[in-house]
Amino acid sequence: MTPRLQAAPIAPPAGAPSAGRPLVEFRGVDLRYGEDDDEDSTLALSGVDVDIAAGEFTALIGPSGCGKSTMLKLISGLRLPNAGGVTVAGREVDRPLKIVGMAFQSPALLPWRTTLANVLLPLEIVEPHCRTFKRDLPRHRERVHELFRQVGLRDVAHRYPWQLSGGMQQRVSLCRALIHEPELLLLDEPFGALDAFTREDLWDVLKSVQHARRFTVVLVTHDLVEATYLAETVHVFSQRPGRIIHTRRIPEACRRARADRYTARFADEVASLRGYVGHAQESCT
Ligand SMILES: Nc1ncnc2c1ncn2[C@@H]1O[C@H](COP(=O)(O)OP(=O)(O)OP(=O)(O)O)[C@@H](O)[C@H]1O
Repeated sequence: MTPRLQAAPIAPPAGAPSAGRPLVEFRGVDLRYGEDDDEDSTLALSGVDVDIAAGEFTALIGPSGCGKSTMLKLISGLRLPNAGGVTVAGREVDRPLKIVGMAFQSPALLPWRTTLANVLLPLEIVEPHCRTFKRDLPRHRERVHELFRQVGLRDVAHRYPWQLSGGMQQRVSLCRALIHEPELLLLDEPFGALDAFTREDLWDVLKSVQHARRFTVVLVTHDLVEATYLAETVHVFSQRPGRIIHTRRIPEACRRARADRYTARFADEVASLRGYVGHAQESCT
C-alpha cells in the first residue's frame, strides 16, 4: 500500500540551514531488510554517518547493492533504521516526509493521465496541498507550465506519457518531483536509461533548476562523470553492508560548464573516484 503522506516536519527554507546544522544527518545507521534472526535477511547499511547541508548537491556512488537506494528510502522516511538515527531539518525521521520530491530511473508516469495530470498528482495527495487542490488548480496549472518551460518541454500538457520519448518522460518525471517545491530532491539514477545526449541535456536542466531555487539534492548514480559534473559532495560507499569510505567535496562543482568536462582536471577527478569505487569492489572478493 502507498504510504499516506501526512503532515511532517517543516524544513527551514532552502539554503538556510538552522543554526548551521546539516539538513540531513545520519548517525550510526544500520538498515536490515527482514528480521534479525532470519538467515535470508540482508544487512544493507551498517554504521553510516553522514551530513548533508541545506542547498547542497550530493551524489552517492558505490558498487551495486551497497545500499545507495536504501539511503534515499531512509531520508524520505519510507524505511526506518534498525539502529542509529536519521534526522531531517533537526527532527528524527519517523514517517514519510512531505518535503521530499523523488524521481527514479523509470519515469513511472501513469499512462491514463495526461502529462499535466501526472505532474499535478503530488498536489492531489500530499498534505497540505490536497486540502486546497481544487481551489488552487489554476495556480498549480500555471506552475506546471512554468516547470515544463524550465525543463525544455513544449506542447506536451495534454499528451499522454506513451506519446512522449523516454527523455521527455524523464523531464515530466522531474517536473512531478518538483511541483510541490520540495526542500529535498532525491534522485535514484534518474538519467540511467537515457541516451548520452539527452542525459547530458538533463544534467544542465537539473543544474539550472537547482541553482534557481537552491534546494538540496541527493543523487544516486553509477555514472562517475555525472557525479563529478553535478555534485559538490560525492560519498563513496563500501560493498554491502554499505558505509561511507570516502567523501570528496568540490564546492565549485555547481559553477561547472559543459566544456569543463573535457579538461584534464575533470578527467583526473573522475579517475580518482573510479579508484575508490574499484577499491570498494575489490574489497569484497
Ligand atoms: N525490499 C527489499 N527486501 C530485501 N532486500 C532488499 C530490499 N531492497 C534492497 N534489498 C537489498 O539490500 C541491498 C541494498 O540494496 P539497494 O537497492 O539499496 O542497493 P544499491 O546500492 O542502490 O544497488 P544498485 O546500485 O544495484 O541499484 C541489496 O543487497 C538488495 O538486494
